[in-house]
Amino acid sequence: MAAISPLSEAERSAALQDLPQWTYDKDNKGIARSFAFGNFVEAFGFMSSVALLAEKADHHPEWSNVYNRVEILLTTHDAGGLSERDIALAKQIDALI
Ligand SMILES: C[C@H](O)[C@H](O)[C@H]1CNC2=NC(N)=NC(=O)C2=N1
Repeated sequence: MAAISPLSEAERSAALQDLPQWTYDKDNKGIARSFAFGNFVEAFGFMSSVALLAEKADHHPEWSNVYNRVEILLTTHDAGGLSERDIALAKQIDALI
């Protein structure tokens, strides 16, 4: 996919207004959110849904799973930081919950 510019600080603040559960991770230049489910099967089902969204968007999360918890970090390597693609995927992920 073609290169894309990272969001400015002002654009980031504006975008995060719509994503109150996500926090900007300065070190990783991305946005992060933790999810907790009732058990592993629910967590993994959620991850499967996210994986389908990610593949469709050709935009993939950095994530980890421990039993019922899923940690997601969204950043755009092609932009060297946070981009509109991360914001769009975060909104799609939130819509699953
Ligand atoms: C070649 C391929 O389209 C790119 O590597 C895509 C794939 N998935 C991606 N995912 C994320 N999170 N950031 C990217 O820059 C990115 N780039």
